Amino acid sequence: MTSPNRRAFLGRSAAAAAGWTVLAPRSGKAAPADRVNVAVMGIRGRGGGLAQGFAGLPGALVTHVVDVDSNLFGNAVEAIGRIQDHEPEAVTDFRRVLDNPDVDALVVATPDHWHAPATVFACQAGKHVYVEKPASHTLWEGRKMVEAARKYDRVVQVGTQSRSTPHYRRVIEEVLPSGRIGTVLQARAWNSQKRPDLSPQADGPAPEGVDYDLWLGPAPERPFNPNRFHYAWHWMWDYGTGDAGNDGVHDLDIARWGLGVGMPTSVACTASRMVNTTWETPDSVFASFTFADSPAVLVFEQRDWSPYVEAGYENGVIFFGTEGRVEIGRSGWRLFEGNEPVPVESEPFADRHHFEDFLDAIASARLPNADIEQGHRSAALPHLANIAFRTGRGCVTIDPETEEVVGDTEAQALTRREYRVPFVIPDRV
Ligand SMILES: NC(=O)C1=CN([C@@H]2O[C@H](COP(=O)(O)OP(=O)(O)OC[C@H]3O[C@@H](n4cnc5c(N)ncnc54)[C@H](OP(=O)(O)O)[C@@H]3O)[C@@H](O)[C@H]2O)C=CC1
Ligand SMILES: O=C1CO[C@H](CO)[C@@H](O)[C@@H]1O
Repeated sequence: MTSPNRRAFLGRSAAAAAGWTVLAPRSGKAAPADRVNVAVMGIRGRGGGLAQGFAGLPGALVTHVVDVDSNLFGNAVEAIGRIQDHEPEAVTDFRRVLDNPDVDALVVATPDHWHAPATVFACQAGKHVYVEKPASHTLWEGRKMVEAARKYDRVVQVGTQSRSTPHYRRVIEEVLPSGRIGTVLQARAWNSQKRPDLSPQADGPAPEGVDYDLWLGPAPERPFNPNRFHYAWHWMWDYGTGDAGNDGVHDLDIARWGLGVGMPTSVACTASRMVNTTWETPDSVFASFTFADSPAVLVFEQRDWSPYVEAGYENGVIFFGTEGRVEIGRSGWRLFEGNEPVPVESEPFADRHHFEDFLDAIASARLPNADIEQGHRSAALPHLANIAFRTGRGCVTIDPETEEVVGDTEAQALTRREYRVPFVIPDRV
């Protein structure tokens, strides 16, 4: 990130040259030159919230909503129009917004198998990207995302919003480095949910109004089945990464951030389908990770059959130091010196900080709080635990420099996927 020239960084000169309409400023919105025009891709679940969040910020205008399901457009356009006093255009194929020089940034809230192709293609088209977690669907494509961000000098923020949340920043940037709990030697992250199993469903036609071919995108062609569609896709390897890659990656990212470590060197994983037997992905994961740059160990537990509360949080992290510990979750944090609790203060969790950080990173041509390099490394943790499960090895060793599995061709093969033409990420982005 080098360019201090905001207009050049946004690429608006190209817009003017091409004769595209630059939208007039709306009430409460910054002037066009100081505003980021955003297209949101995938608006059913998380994308709806992201679109409304960006629409509510003075520094952004949601110019497009993009979804393969045209049934979603009416309500989304109206809701966003009410928030920002400007109705976005609805588009089925995201490649149309990549062709539009008026669009500065793409927000990707699709299923995981689309994250990397959409991000790489968007960077190639000169767009900044906010991509939901997990950053990638495979280890290899995460590295391609980093390469694309750097080559095209684009801001790529991953949707691990804790990275912009004040109490997480305070603990990880001030409390842990201060030595108040001594040397941190272990982080234990957990994520517990009650997730329903699926009842078997026959293949059949995709719902009216859905472009199923575009939904599949880079994934293998196969008949439509409801158990591989809305939200259920999380538990199918062609599209999802299991709950470790879904909700668990938030806690894994916080743990890795707090330990200050990079790519892991080994992963030991015991995982299984204990209750949700129709899933392809595990509903129970116990994994431990070691790193080349620290003696500290990261331990992770995922349970999808009961929302247990531990240390006050369903999902959380404990940093264990030689002289105390910190327990942290979305609702707050606790500090213990030895075993003595020390009073601390916290602010409520809000996604807004992360959206604002993305806009500010674009404005000031700097790396965002959850830069794609960090998102890629954190996504590597569930990917490698999943590989240990899928191969039945229980343990995988990684070269942190090459990011390849050592001495195991079957495990290495699972670090990347075949892309269905034309949704192919090239070796050289
Ligand atoms: N950071 C956070 O706190 C959260 C992050 N997430 C992340 O957000 C992402 C989306 O999750 P979620 O909203 O629950 O999933 P959903 O399945 O509910 O929504 C995904 C949306 O993307 C659409 N879609 C699929 N392919 C395309 C495409 N090629 N172009 C445009 N739209 C497409 C889907 O279409 P259709 O309507 O036909 O299914 C759907 O509308 C996931 O990666 C998830 O991990 C989710 C929740 C919270
Ligand atoms: O990131 C996320 C936050 O919480 C949701 C509900 O458990 C998850 O599914 C989601 O992906």
